[in-house]
Amino acid sequence: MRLVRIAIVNVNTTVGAVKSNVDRALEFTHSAADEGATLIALPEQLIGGYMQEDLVQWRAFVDAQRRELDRFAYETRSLGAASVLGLTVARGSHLYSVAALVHGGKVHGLVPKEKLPTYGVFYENRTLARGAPGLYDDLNGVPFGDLVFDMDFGTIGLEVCEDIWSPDGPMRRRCYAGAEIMVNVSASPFRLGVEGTRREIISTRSSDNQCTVVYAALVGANDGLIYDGGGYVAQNGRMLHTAPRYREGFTCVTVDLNRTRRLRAENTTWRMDQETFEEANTARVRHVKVDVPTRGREALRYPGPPHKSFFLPEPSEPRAARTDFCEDLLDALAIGIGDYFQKTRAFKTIGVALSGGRDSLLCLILAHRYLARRFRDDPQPEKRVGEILRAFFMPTRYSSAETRAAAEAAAKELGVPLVISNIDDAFDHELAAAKGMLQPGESVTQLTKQNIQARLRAERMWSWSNSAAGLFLQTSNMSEKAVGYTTIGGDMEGALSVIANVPKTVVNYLLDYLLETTGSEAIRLTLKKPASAELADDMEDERDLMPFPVLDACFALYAGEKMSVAEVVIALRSIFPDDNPTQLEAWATKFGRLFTQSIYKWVQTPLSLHVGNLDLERERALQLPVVQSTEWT
Ligand SMILES: Nc1ncnc2c1ncn2[C@@H]1O[C@H](COP(=O)(O)OP(=O)(O)OC[C@H]2O[C@@H]([n+]3cccc(C(=O)O)c3)[C@H](O)[C@@H]2O)[C@@H](O)[C@H]1O
Ligand SMILES: Nc1ncnc2c1ncn2[C@@H]1O[C@H](COP(=O)(O)OP(=O)(O)OP(=O)(O)O)[C@@H](O)[C@H]1O
Ligand SMILES: NC(=O)CC[C@H](N)C(=O)O
Repeated sequence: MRLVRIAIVNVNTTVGAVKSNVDRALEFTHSAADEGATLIALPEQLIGGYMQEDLVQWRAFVDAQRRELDRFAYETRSLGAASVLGLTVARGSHLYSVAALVHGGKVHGLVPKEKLPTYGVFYENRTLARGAPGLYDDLNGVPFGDLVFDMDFGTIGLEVCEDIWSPDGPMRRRCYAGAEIMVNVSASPFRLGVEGTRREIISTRSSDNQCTVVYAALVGANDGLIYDGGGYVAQNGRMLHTAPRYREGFTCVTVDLNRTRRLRAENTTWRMDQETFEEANTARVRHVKVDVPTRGREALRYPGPPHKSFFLPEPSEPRAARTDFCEDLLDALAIGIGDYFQKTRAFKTIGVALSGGRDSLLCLILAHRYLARRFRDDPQPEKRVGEILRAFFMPTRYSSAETRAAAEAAAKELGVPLVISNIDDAFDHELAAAKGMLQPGESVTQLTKQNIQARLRAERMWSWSNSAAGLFLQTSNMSEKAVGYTTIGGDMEGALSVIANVPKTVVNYLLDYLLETTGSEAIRLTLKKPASAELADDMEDERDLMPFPVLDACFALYAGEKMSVAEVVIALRSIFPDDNPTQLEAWATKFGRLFTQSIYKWVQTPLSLHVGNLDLERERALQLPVVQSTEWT
């Protein structure tokens, strides 16, 4: 038996907050050591926060991270445990994202990230240099490069996040060089379905390399990226431990490293692969001897199966896929709002223009979810929520009694003050002013009349925000964003877009789920009426556009799968066999036209929360020219 206790620490960092990030990390690291941890894994870019993007061009920022690493080492000098954490370091003109091994008051080595993600939301190749097989240097007395560390309990290798997403990452090389534990420091943004992918990758890598993988993830949101945290320990392909997501703190698990060694000895395929690899590769991984002992391992207890059987499966109650999907997405979006609100430190209140429709209701519920959790332990949680969250109903002659009732019910149920601010007089005034700007023969269009209402609401919200230090939440969903069904300077306005990456069919799905699980009267009233902008008499979104399931399918096929409109038509006919084929073709054609014509709109939307790979954001997702012709189609 060779027992080690591994701790996974999740920290909610803020980019640039080098001191506070390290302070938070120190608190959890000390507590984990108190619980007997031998090896403590913290996230990628723990010290400077993630993503640092072009901020790393400020050398003072990079230097501050290095100083804070030394402080971390000093403050943990008397713990009997080694820690692994991420930061950016400079080496001449080059910058690297590294995992550092710290133990006994000393930094024993810096291991640079080799796989730099430069796709989707990531741009790491732009600013960072890569580690490479066999790379070795001495950075002011600290080994830097392709290293493994010989500890008193065994050999460990380090790597950084994306390194594990490649079957050809450094893990294989370092395991063949003797590493039994591979610690991956990670900052992995949430997107739908990613949790399952992570588990599969981690189990697979630990099986491929016959090692114990320790994966520690960043938690919290920075800008529009949401990190769901958690972590895993997988031994030789078997998942041993899953840390809870969406919370700061730490969890520990004890592992018998002799099991890793035994399974390697038994696995002839792994051993033969190792021999072949060593023959074919000349680059050598360096061993760094860490001659500071760890403490407390003799007191560790054998990690037997909690249900006391080596043969029977663990009793478990898996959540339904629908519950998992909805709760995960609701949690991610609530953290996105909450961390933006708290970390920017620019706001005292949060406000939603509440129409009695689906989108604004979901945004209000999400802001409420964040606040209700934040004040969970407060003696008067409802009072605290009501002090921060505000809703505004701004009716015109086109607003219905039903939507007003729905808005009032939502505010009442959630304990949110609702202000009713009529914009009808302002509408008349603005309409007259708009008419006054025209030449003889010109007239105000129907669309202008609609847009004036949306713009008056936005203006009122900004005025409120100026006076109440309010975070004005923008409520458009991704489907309407894709086809430009929003008004510039109107409902496109806001400081943070909450559901801009959520398709309308998913908005409806979440509300159906919440109705079922909470029995909310406000949701029931809201869903009773078909989605409508209520900017003119008898408007219905799906009549103006097309049914949302078809719109979302067009979006996924055209913008996601990169199909031409002709291919989209073929795919739609197989997905919706009961619909009229000519009608489907008309919708696909309309979608293609609206999508291309609306790019100019979404490039000017506010910062938004990112929860899926298919998103309409030029910086983080889809980089499309605004000026483009469709001659190629
Ligand atoms: N390629 C281009 N590059 C740069 N700018 C361009 C442009 N094409 C038009 N523009 C500018 O954009 C203006 C048109 O955009 P915009 O003013 O937004 O107005 P527009 O797109 O014409 O109308 C807004 C649409 O959104 C719908 N809407 C609005 C509000 C709420 C909801 C709801 O669902 O609740 C729906 C409304 O029913 C209407 O169909 C043009 O007047 C022009 O100034
Ligand atoms: N009467 C209103 N009072 C306050 N805000 C409004 C009003 N009408 C529209 N808005 C704002 O404009 C946004 C855009 O309207 P939109 O119709 O797209 O969304 P919704 O009404 O929330 O949902 P749905 O489209 O499902 O009806 C709303 O989410 C809301 O923030
Ligand atoms: N920070 C990273 O390297 C993250 C990349 C990785 N593909 C992930 O999403 O988890």
